[in-house]
Amino acid sequence: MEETFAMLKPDAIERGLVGNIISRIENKGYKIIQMRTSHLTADLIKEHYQHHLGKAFYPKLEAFMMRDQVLFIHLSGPNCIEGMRLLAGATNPNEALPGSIRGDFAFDMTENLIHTSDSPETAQIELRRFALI
Ligand SMILES: Nc1ncnc2c1ncn2[C@@H]1O[C@H](COP(=O)(O)OP(=O)(O)OP(=O)(O)O)[C@@H](O)[C@H]1O
Repeated sequence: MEETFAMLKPDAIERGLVGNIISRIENKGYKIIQMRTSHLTADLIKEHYQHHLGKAFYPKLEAFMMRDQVLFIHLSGPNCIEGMRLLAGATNPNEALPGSIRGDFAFDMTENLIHTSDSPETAQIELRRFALI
């Protein structure tokens, strides 16, 4: 069974969308293995978003990710890596389709509610990075 990592970002917590998003994950049929809230450090954000380091929007992204708690989710299900990317919707919420989490609830490029791993290798790295395995 495939496993993946998801993280609900500070805007999901602040806007009270945690229950709604978790319901979507469960309604799809995926199984929650573990969840934990945490406050991200600047170092962890740097590691997680190393592909964006140095870009103009990085300071805004870092401040956003440290603004409030995040929720780590370890989950499993058939084809759940691709399935979670589809549930989340496009990175730019203005291009995310209605029915997806970002398409239904977000319009800001930075504050887009959820992160999900994009490959089996990344899922394992991220589950370890955030101490879920
Ligand atoms: N041009 C941008 N302006 C502002 N924020 C951005 C921009 N591009 C990406 N981000 C932020 O950085 C995060 C990571 O970007 P990435 O390109 O890895 O997209 P993603 O894989 O859809 O998102 P995530 O990694 O959060 O799942 C985005 O989710 C968003 O919060």
